[in-house]
Amino acid sequence: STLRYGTWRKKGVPHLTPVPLFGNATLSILQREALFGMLDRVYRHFPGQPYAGFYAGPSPVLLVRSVEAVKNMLVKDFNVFPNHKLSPAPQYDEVFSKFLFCLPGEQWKDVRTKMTSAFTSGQLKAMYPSVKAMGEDLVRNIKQHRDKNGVIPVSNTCTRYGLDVIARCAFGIDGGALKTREPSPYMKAVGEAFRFGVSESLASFALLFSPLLYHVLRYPLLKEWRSAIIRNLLLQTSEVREKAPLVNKDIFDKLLTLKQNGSVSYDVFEAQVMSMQVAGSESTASTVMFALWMLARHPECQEKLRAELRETVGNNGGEISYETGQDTKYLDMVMKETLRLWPVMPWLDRVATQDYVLPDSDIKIEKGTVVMVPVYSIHRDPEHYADPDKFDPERWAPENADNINKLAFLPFGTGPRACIGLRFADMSVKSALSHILLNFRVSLAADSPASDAELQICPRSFIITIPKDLPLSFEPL
Ligand code: HEM
Repeated sequence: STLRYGTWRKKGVPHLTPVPLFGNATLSILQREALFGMLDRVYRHFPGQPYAGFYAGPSPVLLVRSVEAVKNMLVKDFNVFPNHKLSPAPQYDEVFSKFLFCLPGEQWKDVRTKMTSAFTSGQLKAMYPSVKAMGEDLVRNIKQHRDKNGVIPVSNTCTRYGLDVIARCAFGIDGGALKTREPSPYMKAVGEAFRFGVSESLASFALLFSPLLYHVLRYPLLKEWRSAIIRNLLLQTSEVREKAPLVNKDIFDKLLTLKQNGSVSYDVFEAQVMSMQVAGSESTASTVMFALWMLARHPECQEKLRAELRETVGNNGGEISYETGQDTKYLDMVMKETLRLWPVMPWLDRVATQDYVLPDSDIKIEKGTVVMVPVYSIHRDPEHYADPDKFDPERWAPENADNINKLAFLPFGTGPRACIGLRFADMSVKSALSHILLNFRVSLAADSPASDAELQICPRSFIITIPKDLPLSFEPL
């Protein structure tokens, strides 16, 4: 396999020198360095280059450095790169392979087109009362569970919020995670079904970078017994819902309608309900958590945001509404700045479905080549953002935002395969922040990490997660 280590040299692509077997990914393969950390090292090594090559184990991987190249591959030449490489073979991973994220080509297009109707403005507004109720549960949960110093483990609390929102809107049930201190049955089921342990992490690595190892391992990312836990829950919910007339009031109803009118098979319906949980819950939770941490570290930004929220909500008879999230400009700036510094999904992947000549070059990459977009690194590149490690929501103010290249901001990906839940996520993150900030002043606790460098990141996880909880102090207002 090390024969392929000549690939980037022969093609004239700037690249890192690999070591046998591990390529440039030794620490990631040993689960000592997060994948985005490895991509960041390659990114920083080749300033000014549109592309850089590296080897993940035996595989040559192309890192897309310039935003023009990102646009070419993810938008303009989407037909060459329509699929994620992180897409398992149906015979090894029956349910997971049907997740929207994993479906290839025409199958993906068909399901994506049908599912889009679950995310229209009308749908979002119809779901807002449920999301708002979860915001109120969140406030109650924090009030009840503050310790004697007012401290809350924020990651756990936000995880419960993410779970309840997705349970209610996409799964059609009350997740009950914010209502108790103990893990609720839904929370337990999801925790067991979608656990991402050492084996899953290695299997994903193989899936992304070593087809040979993947076929040897044949390790499903969602084992049959795990998906069965969720399937059983889902059968109960569908039964209850199917007895009542469907009113299309949430994502679950929309999916059930697609199943009932024969637009999608039962398998595809079931996989999409599960996929909403996997894609939507922890991503929403982490974004709320990171926003709270940044606002605790920047009290002046927090006060400014609270003042704006009070004004917007005051003009609405004291009620937080769907429009609060749309009308509070500074809230939008804070959310963007949080997602810039902490893009939960810190890289994007695609695979070439045919040979492709890199634009403005004579370099040809072969069908099957994995390309990766280092979102985290682009977001923290001084070429795109002045003083990039600084939390500065003002850079998103209308008078400044024109200076930012839209393609240098990719927390939800871009092109036809961008996040389908973007606006739902926007609504639920903003609703959580509005509820919290109108009820509490949030500050760093004695043992909170106080800088980026102090935050431990989980090296095993593909998204940005933290291995220890993040304590923050909540003072009721
Ligand atoms: C702040 C929260 C979220 C972030 C940062 C996020 C980020 C992303 C990213 C980066 C992608 C890949 C895009 C690409 O490759 O170009 C993605 C895909 C996806 N996301 Fe999200 N997401 C969030 C919330 C949600 C929510 C709430 C849902 C559902 C309710 C959701 C459902 C999905 C699905 C189904 C896909 C696959 C889309 C496809 O392949 O067509 N996401 N998300």
